[in-house]
Amino acid sequence: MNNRILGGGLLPGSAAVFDSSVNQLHPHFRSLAAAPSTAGLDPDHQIGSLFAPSSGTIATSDDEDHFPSPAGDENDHECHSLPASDAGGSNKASPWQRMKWTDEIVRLLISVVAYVGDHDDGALETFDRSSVAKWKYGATLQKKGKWKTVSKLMLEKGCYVSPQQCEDKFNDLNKRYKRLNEILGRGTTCHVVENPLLLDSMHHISPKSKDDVRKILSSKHLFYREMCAYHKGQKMPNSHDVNLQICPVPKLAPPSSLMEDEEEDEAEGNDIGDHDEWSYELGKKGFESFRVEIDGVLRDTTKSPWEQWEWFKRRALQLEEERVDVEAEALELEKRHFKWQRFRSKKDWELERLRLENDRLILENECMILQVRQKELELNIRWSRDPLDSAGRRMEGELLILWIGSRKPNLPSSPPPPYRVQGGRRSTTGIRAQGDLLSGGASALADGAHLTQNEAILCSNRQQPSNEVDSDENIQAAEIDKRIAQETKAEQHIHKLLLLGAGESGKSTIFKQIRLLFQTGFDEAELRSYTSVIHANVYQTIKVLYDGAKELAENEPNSLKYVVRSDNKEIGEKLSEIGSRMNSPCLTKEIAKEIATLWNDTAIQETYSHGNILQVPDCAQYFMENLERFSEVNYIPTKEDVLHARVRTTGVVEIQFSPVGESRKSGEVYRLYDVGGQRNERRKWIHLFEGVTSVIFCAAISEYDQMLFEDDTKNRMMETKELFEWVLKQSCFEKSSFMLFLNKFDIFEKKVHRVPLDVCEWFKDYQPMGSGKQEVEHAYEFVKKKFEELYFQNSKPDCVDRAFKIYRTTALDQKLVKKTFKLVDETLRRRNLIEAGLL
Ligand SMILES: Nc1nc2c(ncn2[C@@H]2O[C@H](COP(=O)(O)OP(=O)(O)OP(=O)(O)O)[C@@H](O)[C@H]2O)c(=O)[nH]1
Ligand SMILES: [Mg+2]
Repeated sequence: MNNRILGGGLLPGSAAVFDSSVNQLHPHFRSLAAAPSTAGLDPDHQIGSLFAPSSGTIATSDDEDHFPSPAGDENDHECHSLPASDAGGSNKASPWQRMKWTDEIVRLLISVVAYVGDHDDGALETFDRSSVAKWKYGATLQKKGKWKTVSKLMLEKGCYVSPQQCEDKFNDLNKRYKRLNEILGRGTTCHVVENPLLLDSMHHISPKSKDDVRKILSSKHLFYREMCAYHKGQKMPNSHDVNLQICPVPKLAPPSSLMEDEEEDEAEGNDIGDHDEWSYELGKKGFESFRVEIDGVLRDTTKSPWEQWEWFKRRALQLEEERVDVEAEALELEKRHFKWQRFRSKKDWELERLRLENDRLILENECMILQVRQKELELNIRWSRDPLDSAGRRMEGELLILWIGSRKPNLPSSPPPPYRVQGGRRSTTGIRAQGDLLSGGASALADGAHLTQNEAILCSNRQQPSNEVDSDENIQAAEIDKRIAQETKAEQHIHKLLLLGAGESGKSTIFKQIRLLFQTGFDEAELRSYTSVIHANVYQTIKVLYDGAKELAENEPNSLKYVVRSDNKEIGEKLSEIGSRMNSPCLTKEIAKEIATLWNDTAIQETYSHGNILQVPDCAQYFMENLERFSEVNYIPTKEDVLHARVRTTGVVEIQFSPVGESRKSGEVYRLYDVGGQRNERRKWIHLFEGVTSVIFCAAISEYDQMLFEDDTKNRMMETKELFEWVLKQSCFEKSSFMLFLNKFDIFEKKVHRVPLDVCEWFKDYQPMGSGKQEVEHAYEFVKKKFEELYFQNSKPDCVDRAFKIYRTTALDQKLVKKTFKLVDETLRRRNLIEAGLL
């Protein structure tokens, strides 16, 4: 082993390192350096003597690939020794000789750099060390000083390398080390260094990066383990220099790096912890050696008292310098502490900002929810005000029930006003009662809607802050609940009757009869409001017949009989056009005459006899027979006219009545609900299914040969059958009585003579019997039996004892309807008594 190179001892005159620069080194190194000196020598001279060339230096370069040197000046990869002739430094050429970077020298370099750390030894030479301010002179000077010190120490170990060479070489090593860690990660790199073949199995690393790694691994001077030890502040592996084996002076990271590299900060944080322990140990050792050193000097008989005094003086100065160093270090730590605090407060501020941003998003979200709620309320209110859409048609919408969530609106507790068909009025239960409208736009029902108190409150709530709205809503809700409870109690005795059935089965006609029979009936204004409805019915009837005749004339084999007389065709076209208008004109005498002329056309009469395949209204005959009266200038519809008028029901209409009389004391009180029976209206029924005393199911038995208005491929009787089955299966009606009205018997009794029952699929097994009245009775009983069977087939065993009655009805026949309702009333009262255990 080459002692000179490996620092087995100091070079001659090395005691002169007992100069100020070396004194900035770690105490251990100082003790190493503080060998017996040749006192009184000129320090400069001594330093100069240190640069004396070593006979053992090698002037060859063997370094291979490297990272570019930032300076690019001196021989980057070779050590140089100082030529003897230039020892005095007079030669302007490079004072360093070329020297090979052997493994030992590189290890020594790493050990020395680790040992020196980032101390600003060289730089401190340039200014007053006691000045803390100057300590902050700058990173460059600090760096320069560091490399000077490293160079000097290398020199003392027999390696003549310039500060720049040391810096470049070390930077090369450091860059390789960092690049490897960057690509492979700290934990993995050491394994790959040990076994480079591992790299092949690392599929997550790109081929280019793998190439880089291989290149670095193949470099002669990687010294990964040593660099690891350097970075971790551990003992230098393979270092035989006991003085350099110990941990390096803790590094003080450049302040600028503090916030740039948090990982470094963390590492440094750990270093600091280790360093405290380490410096305590070193401090103890240093103190011991210092005492030994003092004892040695005092006991040294070769030293004169003056020399001893000089020694103490110098030592005092050293200690002073050390103190300044420590103070500087403390200040640096303080600085880092402030920086850390600044960093932390910045992060705190960022967190606060994020928190505020989060709060803002929550508020925005709440705001959007409130806006949606507001729109919802606006829509509800608009809907309640105007059930007609912009085209003037009634919207086929939901029930006009103004519920807020599950709450009922403000409900009047006083007895309800009598129901009036004209105008959609709020009923006692808050359901907006809608009169019927023709699609032709007899919009007599659009009344100026009055907002309930509740709605008004809802409107005004829009201007209030949300918490006020909430509390108002809560008060309102409580009030509503209270009223509902009161009303429920007050209405316990009221029986709920539900009119159900397919379209045109006669529900509304029954409903009208109830008004006529058990209420005040229609006043003049209401009767007048039916004028436009009846006129529209007339136009529609003649249009259906004329258009039907044309169609039959085109498609039927015996088509001539459907061909309208040529002089009636113009009238027919005109009336057909009027009939298709949304707003048909008032029926004048002139038009009525034309209609009568067309009606009497044999082709139209022939078509009327085939009305079952067209959608000819049941009351066509009635309308045509009363044309003259309808067209009078002061025409006021009669009760019969109103009963015959056809208006498709949309929504729900209700009425409260007592069959015996208007006094509640004289009989049961019923609340009757009429609904739309066409397919698109049925989805609204479900809202009314709760607490129904009795379902009155209307089935138009005359319709067994007709097709649905909504679907001309579906037989009306089959539709009724399926609908009745569905209603029977509803669990809500398990306890409800069923009153089946086999309606339109007047049409049925005429039809059965002409049209056999078995045209309907359901009645396929009908066997006609007798003639005249007997035939009718037989047919009726057959139909009735069919419905009975259907009832029992679709009632659960525990429901079969619910009241079920079948009534033969003609809704236009007032006496019959009255009689029927008395029977219904009796049945239901009896049922009540049975349920109450009184019968
Ligand atoms: N001849 C005759 N016509 C009836 C009878 N019952 C109802 N009508 C007529 O049949 C047509 C339809 O009757 P509506 O009471 O409107 O039928 P609806 O069941 O209310 O129909 P939707 O409202 O569509 O469900 C009207 O023109 C009534 O005059 C009846 O027993 N005999
Ligand atoms: Mg109706």
